[in-house]
Amino acid sequence: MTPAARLQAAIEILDDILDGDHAERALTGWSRRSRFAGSKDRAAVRDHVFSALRCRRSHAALGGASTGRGLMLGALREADIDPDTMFNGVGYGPSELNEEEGLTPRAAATDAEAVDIPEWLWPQFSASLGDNAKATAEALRHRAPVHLRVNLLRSNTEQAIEALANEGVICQPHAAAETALEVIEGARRIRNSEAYLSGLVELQDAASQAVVEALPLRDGMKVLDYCAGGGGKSLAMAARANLSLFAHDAAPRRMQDLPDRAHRAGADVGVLKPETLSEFGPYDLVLCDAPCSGSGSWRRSPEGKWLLSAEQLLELQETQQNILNTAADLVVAGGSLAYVTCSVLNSENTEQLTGFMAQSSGWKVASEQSWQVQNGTDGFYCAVLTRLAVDC
Ligand SMILES: C[S@@+](CC[C@H](N)C(=O)[O-])C[C@H]1O[C@@H](n2cnc3c(N)ncnc32)[C@H](O)[C@@H]1O
Repeated sequence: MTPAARLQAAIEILDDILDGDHAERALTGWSRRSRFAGSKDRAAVRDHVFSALRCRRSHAALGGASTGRGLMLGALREADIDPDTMFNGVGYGPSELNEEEGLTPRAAATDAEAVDIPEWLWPQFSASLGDNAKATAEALRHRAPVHLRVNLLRSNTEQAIEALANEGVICQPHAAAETALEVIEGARRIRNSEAYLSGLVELQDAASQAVVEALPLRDGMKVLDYCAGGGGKSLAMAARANLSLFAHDAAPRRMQDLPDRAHRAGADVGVLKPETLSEFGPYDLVLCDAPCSGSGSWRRSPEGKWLLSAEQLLELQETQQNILNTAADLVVAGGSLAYVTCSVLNSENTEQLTGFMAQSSGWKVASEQSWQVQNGTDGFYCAVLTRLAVDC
């Protein structure tokens, strides 16, 4: 496919997404219909689509319309590429610009539009991040780096780097966590590499790994991953200490791949049904990696940025409070409760901690940390609370 034909494919896929289709489904649908497209074409089209979704507001302003054409036109203008070199109807590319599209683009009307944050969220976003608000929003406009976690049950950093390099995946250690690697070259080879398939490494953001390093894990502890999802943090915990480890999720289906992933990683994780939680408890540590806005990982899932509403954010906060209250009851006296989100918003982070501490007795804050997107990881928050041995 020519570069212009890839652009036209992205325009059509974006139009489907703007009409309500899910990004992955729209991309898969196009791939199925486009047998002529090679792997490089598919990767390039995917990059166009995800980049447009990350910069949806600012590119629509630059392109004069919130349509596939408008977004891709805005992308070219931001990259200082003359649109006529692509929008010329040659080689299955987009048709020529009409008169309106050819007009000088308008400047962003607000700060939020310029940095691609929904208008309703900007006051809260900027209050949460203070002087870092624009840098964070700007970082969220760009593609996320690819990070791997070295599985200490199977390997160490040096061995993993060497094994990956032998398969064309070039990595370097990432400062955020002892186990974290940043992929410099060959990211598309990871999933088929022997190093990945044999469990030497897992795909996991460096801050997600750093969160697990911040947990007070020791050999012999009984640990519950209360919001386990696909089990990324369960597996990272299993590699840090010899634990009696259990995973739970309100949507058990999300944990369906966990037994296979655990087997590949050489980890032992018991998957629990909600009704058996207290039967296996109390636990020395309960990790609540709570459902949240995902604002710290909008580089990876840019659709979430535009789908989130004020009402949904309030609902999420209520769920977070309920999770904290329920999970707290499962912690043994002297044990720990860890509250984690991949959000950068105070309403989901510090304010949840303050709210919990104000209405609960017998807890003390052992640590509170956050990781910032502009420092090269996803945005994460982690508070670890200790249950005092005697309520006071
Ligand atoms: C941020 S994701 C977890 C990601 C996972 N820990 C990982 O590292 O891959 C949050 C999870 O919380 C689950 N969840 C939502 N509401 C819940 C609740 N009330 N109790 C327990 N889990 C819940 C969701 O199904 C989702 O899988």
